[in-house]
Amino acid sequence: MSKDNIYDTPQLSIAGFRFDRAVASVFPDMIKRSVPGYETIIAMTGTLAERYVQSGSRCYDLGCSLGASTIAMRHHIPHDNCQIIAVDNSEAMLAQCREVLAQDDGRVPVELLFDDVQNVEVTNASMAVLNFTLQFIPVAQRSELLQHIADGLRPGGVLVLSEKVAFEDPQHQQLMIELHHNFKRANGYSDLEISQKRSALEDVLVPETLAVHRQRLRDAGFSSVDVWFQCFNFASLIAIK
Ligand SMILES: C[S@@+](CC[C@H](N)C(=O)[O-])C[C@H]1O[C@@H](n2cnc3c(N)ncnc32)[C@H](O)[C@@H]1O
Ligand SMILES: O=C(O)C(=O)C[C@]1(C(=O)O)C=C[C@@H](O)C=C1
Repeated sequence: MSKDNIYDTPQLSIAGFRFDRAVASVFPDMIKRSVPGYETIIAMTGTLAERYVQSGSRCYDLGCSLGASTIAMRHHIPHDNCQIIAVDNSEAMLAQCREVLAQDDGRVPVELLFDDVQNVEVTNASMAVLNFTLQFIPVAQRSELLQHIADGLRPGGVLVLSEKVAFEDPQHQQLMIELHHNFKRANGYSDLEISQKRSALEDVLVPETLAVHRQRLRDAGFSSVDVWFQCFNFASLIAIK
């Protein structure tokens, strides 16, 4: 696995974060060292697939990157007549995802789509996954996307929504940011890397509070919504239709 050293030298001006070839080539290392609980969230995405995926239905991995959530679902779906649709709008990510999937021995068919998740038709679904993707969609477009997903899910279907989150209390917000940065430091990132990445993500990754996420999911028609995992400012919700 290639090491993420994208931000380890001083840059004169920091461009907005993009999922380009440089990021795709170090992505597993980057996300593991940047998101506390990432590996647990991916593993539990598989456990949730085992419980919620219905016979003859589709599963959607929206913003699939290199296919970690797809592979987790693929190995836990308890039926042989399901299909996974994995979508990403980064060509570099999808090219690598294709290679990763070629090495995977799961039997559930996977269709890879190069598209904006907002253009994808969601139908006959029993599981949809937005693992750290909604945070990159403009805030004004988030409700429409969730409504579309809710409409495409069968009754009893599930959405897993994992996000970097914000907090209303400024003191708690500051504490969570500092603890997250400590986590990154403990994983080998320097202060320069942390601060340059933070600038690159400014206005690109826009976190919202858990209260906003809960309300939006309820408004979209999910009947049961709550957090199942949180570590510092990273959380994952289960929303059941
Ligand atoms: C943090 S990564 C997701 C990680 C992945 N779900 C996982 O669990 O390993 C965010 C991904 O969403 C993709 N993405 C961001 N906005 C998108 C959009 N509007 N449509 C499709 N993909 C998008 C990015 O290209 C990137 O690969
Ligand atoms: O907040 C950070 O520093 C992050 O790196 C978070 C995050 C994410 O949550 O998606 C941002 C971009 C990369 O895709 C990997 C992780």
